[in-house]
Amino acid sequence: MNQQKIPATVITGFLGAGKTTMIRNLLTNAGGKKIALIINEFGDLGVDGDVLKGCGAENCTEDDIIELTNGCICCTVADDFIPTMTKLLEREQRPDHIVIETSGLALPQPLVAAFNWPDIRTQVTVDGVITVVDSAAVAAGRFADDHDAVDARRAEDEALDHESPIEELFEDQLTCADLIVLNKTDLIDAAGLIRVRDEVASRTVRKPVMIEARNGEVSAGILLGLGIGTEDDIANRKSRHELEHEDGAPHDHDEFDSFVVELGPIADPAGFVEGLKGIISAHDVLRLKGFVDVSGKPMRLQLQAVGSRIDHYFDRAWTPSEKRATRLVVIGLHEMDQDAVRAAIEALA
Ligand SMILES: Nc1nc2c(ncn2[C@@H]2O[C@H](COP(=O)(O)OP(=O)(O)OP(=O)(O)O)[C@@H](O)[C@H]2O)c(=O)[nH]1
Repeated sequence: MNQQKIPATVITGFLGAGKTTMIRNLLTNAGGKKIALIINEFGDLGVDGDVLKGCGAENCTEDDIIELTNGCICCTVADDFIPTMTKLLEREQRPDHIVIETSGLALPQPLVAAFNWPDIRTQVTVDGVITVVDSAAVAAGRFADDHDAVDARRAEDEALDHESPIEELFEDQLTCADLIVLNKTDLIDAAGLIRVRDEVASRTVRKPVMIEARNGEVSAGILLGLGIGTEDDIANRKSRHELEHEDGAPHDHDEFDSFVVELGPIADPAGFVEGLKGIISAHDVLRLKGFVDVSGKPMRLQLQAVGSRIDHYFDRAWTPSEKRATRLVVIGLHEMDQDAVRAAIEALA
């Protein structure tokens, strides 16, 4: 019997845009659909996987959540993604829908192109690529280069790439989108939202549909059911790297680095968070997230920093079997002085 292709939705977007938050909402409102989740994260801590495994959705149990932690999914398509999908498709009970969260630094194009692999193409189709945007970060100009500075640098060195790696990646993730979700609209006013809409629209020639959201609250009916078949159109959504390297030269993520800081219990979480804010802005840390062991508290403190905006909340009790520890993943540009950042964070403990 010719089985119906399983729809797959790719959820992408820059570091901290709200991908995991949106997926957590989706899992708890998926209308009974059996969902398989593939999560790819930059950095060696697996925070997103831990958060999503904790959301207890019946239609997406721990067995249905697969973490790809060997680097950005765009670089590990052949070694990681394809074998994972092949195994998933061999399962007796096939999912109704597959949701793939790329890392915040991944290019979605190579991942979507992988759906044209023969073993996958006959069984799965890309229902749509959804790019989540941190509207507050766009409104604050985080993705727009200081073009005067770039022009000045470029005047000295013609070979200079005219865009920062962050700006280029931001554009590539928008170029690949079938739907753009302007998230975090609670953090900007109406005038800011207009500026964000204009800025995002100016970054992609394709002008995909743009919707607004807070905390990734978008109905499953919108997110799952775009019915695009994006794998058939991926040749028209080339990334900047593909356009500049028609020879197919591989891309890399050398512009970004991450490392994990492990500490003991923290007695004063509020003071710790304040101290982190200073370190983040002094060293231009792009993203910092993880879990804090607060002295004397049975609950684990989840800490999420996007730029210097830090959220922290007790998310669940430590389990008897797990080792209590404070473990944070720090992500920044390659120029970030990792030793200085690590020492500064350790000094807060
Ligand atoms: N104020 C506000 N915060 C949000 C919203 N959506 C997400 N957040 C917060 O932003 C932080 C990052 O959210 P995540 O969902 O982890 O972002 P992500 O895109 O999965 O992050 P990476 O996987 O690291 O790229 C968390 O503290 C969220 O609670 C929103 O709409 N408004």
